[in-house]
Amino acid sequence: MSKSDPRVIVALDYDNKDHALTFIDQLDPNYCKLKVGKEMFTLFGPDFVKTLVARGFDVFLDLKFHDIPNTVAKACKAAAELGVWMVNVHASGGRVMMEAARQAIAQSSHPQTKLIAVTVLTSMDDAQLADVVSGVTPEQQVLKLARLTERAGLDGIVCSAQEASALREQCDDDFLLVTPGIRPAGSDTGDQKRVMTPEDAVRHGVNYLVMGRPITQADDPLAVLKEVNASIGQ
Ligand SMILES: O=C(O)c1cc(=O)[nH]c(=O)n1[C@@H]1O[C@H](COP(=O)(O)O)[C@@H](O)[C@H]1O
Repeated sequence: MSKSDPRVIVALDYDNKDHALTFIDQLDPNYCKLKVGKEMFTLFGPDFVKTLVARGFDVFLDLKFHDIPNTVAKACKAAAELGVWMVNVHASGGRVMMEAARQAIAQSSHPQTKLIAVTVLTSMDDAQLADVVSGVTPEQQVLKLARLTERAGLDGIVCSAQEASALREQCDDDFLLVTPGIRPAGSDTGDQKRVMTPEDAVRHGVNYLVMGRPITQADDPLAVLKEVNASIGQ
């Protein structure tokens, strides 16, 4: 029997492996996917990722590669071969870099790993973006990088849910929109700037919702996860 395709990706930004595993022990791969980012990968390495894959979870290995094409291609191949569901690069690394990454995964021992590209980080607002690129709004920059990513043959992008409606008009239906910056109504936004609730994000056409602190720092993480799933009909 094939397992379900949960839309919530829990960002496991823990600095303690036991705390992370205690949380994961309460979960079922049908409730959520898991994201391992730079902190946990640096602390606990590929073995931690393999443990989660062995427990049946779809794992998004979020290392946001951004380097010359040859380096990124080799890194993406190594990441895919851990058996993960998804990996990512920065779209601003350019089309040649993204195509090299795509090709390297296709030739890896785990070619089904999805490859997406980060457009404009959800922690950036107009003023922060203006420090690095002038004359464009976050939405314009996201749309531009999404077009580049789609032409490079990737599976989708990381963006904020605030751009999802415009992206749904521009991109193919099967182009994946993966959105961090998801905050249930009333929860702390922290360093995230372009935020949206889970219900609104799904209504705007988002495929997968990345949620970290609102779940992992809750008194009862499992209860919050179940509430979010219920709110989006899962
Ligand atoms: O690629 C990502 O996952 C990502 C891209 C982005 O633009 N913004 C963003 O917050 N993220 C990640 O999504 C997670 C969000 O966590 P919370 O802000 O705690 O919900 C973090 O692990 C970030 O590294």
